Amino acid sequence: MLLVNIKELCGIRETPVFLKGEQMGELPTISNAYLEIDKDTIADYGPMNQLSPKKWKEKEVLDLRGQFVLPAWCDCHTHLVYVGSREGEFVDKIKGLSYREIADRGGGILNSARRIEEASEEAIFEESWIRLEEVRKMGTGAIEIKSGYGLTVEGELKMLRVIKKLKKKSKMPMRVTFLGAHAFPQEYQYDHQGYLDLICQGMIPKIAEEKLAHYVDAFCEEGFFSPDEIQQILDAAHYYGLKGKLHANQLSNSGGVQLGVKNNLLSVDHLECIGEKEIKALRNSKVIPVLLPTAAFFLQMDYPPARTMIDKGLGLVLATDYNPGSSPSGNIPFLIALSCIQMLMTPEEAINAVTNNAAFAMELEAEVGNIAKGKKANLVITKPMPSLAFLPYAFGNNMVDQVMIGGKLLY
Ligand SMILES: N=CN[C@@H](CCC(=O)O)C(=O)O
Ligand SMILES: [Zn+2]
Repeated sequence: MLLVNIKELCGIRETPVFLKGEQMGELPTISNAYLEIDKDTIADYGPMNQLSPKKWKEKEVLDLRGQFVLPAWCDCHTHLVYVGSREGEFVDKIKGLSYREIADRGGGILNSARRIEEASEEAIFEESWIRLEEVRKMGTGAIEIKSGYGLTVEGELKMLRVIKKLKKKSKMPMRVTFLGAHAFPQEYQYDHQGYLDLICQGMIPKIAEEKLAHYVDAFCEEGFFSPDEIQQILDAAHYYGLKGKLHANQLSNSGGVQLGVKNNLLSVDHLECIGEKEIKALRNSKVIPVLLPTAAFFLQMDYPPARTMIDKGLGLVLATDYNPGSSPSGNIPFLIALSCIQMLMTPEEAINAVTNNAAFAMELEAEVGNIAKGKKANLVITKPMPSLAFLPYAFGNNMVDQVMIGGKLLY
């Protein structure tokens, strides 16, 4: 297939590097461009005046006058596998209850865990497949999905098997994360060590043996898992060759960032509650900061200090955190708009944060995240727009016209 007369081909990088500080504002583009696709791969690209007439004849041609082409979004933090919805808690929040108060009443994560326990693997798959298709239509072309609503050996394995099936059926590059340490189940509220032992001795070895996950995650937060408790889990994960990542500093300055840096984790995610000390610790490390501002939006919390972090030289990733409790949406165009409007990121910074940099947070940078020869033809094709900034400017409007996954137009 040959895409021609592309108004702007954005995010061209033959050799991807994780973008930091000022680099985050650079989005290499070619105006009036063509892009050639061979099977599922980007074969060539360049300005229209360098397109050989021979190619016009050989290929199926798609004329994209006025339209932008970008790498498909990479969503590196989702809890897309769940059952049912929690709009009752949403209304409780409107009436004044906090996320933590809802959790303390047995709502929140434990509410979703009860539903996973009752549902069959098939039913969980059906619901989750609908959500995966929904985000794909909005431009997501690579995704990470977590377990974490099972909270028993059987429940967590059930979730991970569903993710495996989603991976098989979809053509999307996918990363799988085990999040057994999402909340303490009711029966372990007063026996934390019992549940930690179950995770470290009952879950992680099985998951590693069956190769059901790439990463191990934990919710580091007061009332959830403490840094000392999580250290046991990270040690077990390390023993079994699984990399770690963390839900860190979401509701309080819980020590998550320091724990992540100490263990040289792949990423620390959320970061609503960080200060100078945490920014400095991240700057002196290779740990990737992942911000999830739609969760702050939904929970009416202060946003992470994205502008300060970039200005201090950090590289950022943005992800949707798609989950039933704190971010029931996997809409990346909205995430981009929110990040520009509320965290003062420029459109280029936000787009780099959900493409190039997000691919690094899933260790998929060799495959997706940029326009480059040999990379997967996973693309977002916008509707005609006057400029790239129109995408976040026209927030709430669907500016995604078509999505290509593995060289196939699916929308
Ligand atoms: N913070 C912990 N986990 C999710 C919320 C999960 C839920 O409420 O179901 C998050 O990333 O926001
Ligand atoms: Zn999350």
